[in-house]
Amino acid sequence: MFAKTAIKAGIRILDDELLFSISDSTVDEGIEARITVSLEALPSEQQQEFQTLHCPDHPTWIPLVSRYLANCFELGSGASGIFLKASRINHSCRPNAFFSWNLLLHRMTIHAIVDIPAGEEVTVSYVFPFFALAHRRDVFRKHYGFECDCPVCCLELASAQRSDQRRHRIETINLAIQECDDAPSNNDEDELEMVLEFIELAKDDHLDGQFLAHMYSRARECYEDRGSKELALKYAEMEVETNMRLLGEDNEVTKESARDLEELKAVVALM
Ligand SMILES: C[S@@+](CC[C@H](N)C(=O)[O-])C[C@H]1O[C@@H](n2cnc3c(N)ncnc32)[C@H](O)[C@@H]1O
Repeated sequence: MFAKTAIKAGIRILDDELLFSISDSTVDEGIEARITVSLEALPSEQQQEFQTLHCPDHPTWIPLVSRYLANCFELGSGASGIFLKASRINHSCRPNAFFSWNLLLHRMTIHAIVDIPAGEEVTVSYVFPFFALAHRRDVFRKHYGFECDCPVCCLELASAQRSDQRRHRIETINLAIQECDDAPSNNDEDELEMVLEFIELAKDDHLDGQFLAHMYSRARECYEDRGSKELALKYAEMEVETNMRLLGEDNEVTKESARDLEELKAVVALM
């Protein structure tokens, strides 16, 4: 999918209708049956439209499963679904667009992360974009059946290594941050330091996505816990800006972060 005209960051490029979904996307013996039941519930014209989607040659999956897995989007709580337009968008390890399932609209939205010039390909990331190269390659081979040829994967060696080092570090920090959730006794200061380093590294690598809004939210919470309300406010504002740009103001996540921001502003105003 290519931009016909220039697209500003934050513009909703697509607002796509769900063709069909399955509630359990586990890749197990039952997945073929789950896809078949949902697909066969559609009128035959729509079933044929599904058959026009890309179907990679996968060594173990039958074409129905392979086509479904190569084109489905996660909808949350283990569910996934097919969208005829969004499923045409290719992957990039430094995407210029972001997809999100909007629960309120019951539609898949695609927003421009950055300004996209006319003629440029619109890309999304099929995985957390901060995954290091080996991790990304593994997911692409196993789950999508392709070798990525995006600009990041085609960088000359020195730049590719710099980018990969940053992403390795981000992945390590991300795991350590998750451990903070499992072991709440961990030092709050360590968590804040890790969150801030994550944000810096992602920015250095020109990575954007909802994971960044999530990190802004964590930074806000850490600063609130320390009583640094003004710094908490700064990160709350960055969280809302990111959600607005990536998800739109009609997304429940954006609305919730905007409510939190207003509450924090009221607290800071009383200080
Ligand atoms: C959801 S489809 C994307 C649309 C597809 N290119 C089409 O023409 O319908 C996913 C498939 O597109 C191809 N693809 C997407 N991004 C790619 C990338 N960065 N490098 C190589 N192939 C890619 C792969 O064959 C992958 O299985």
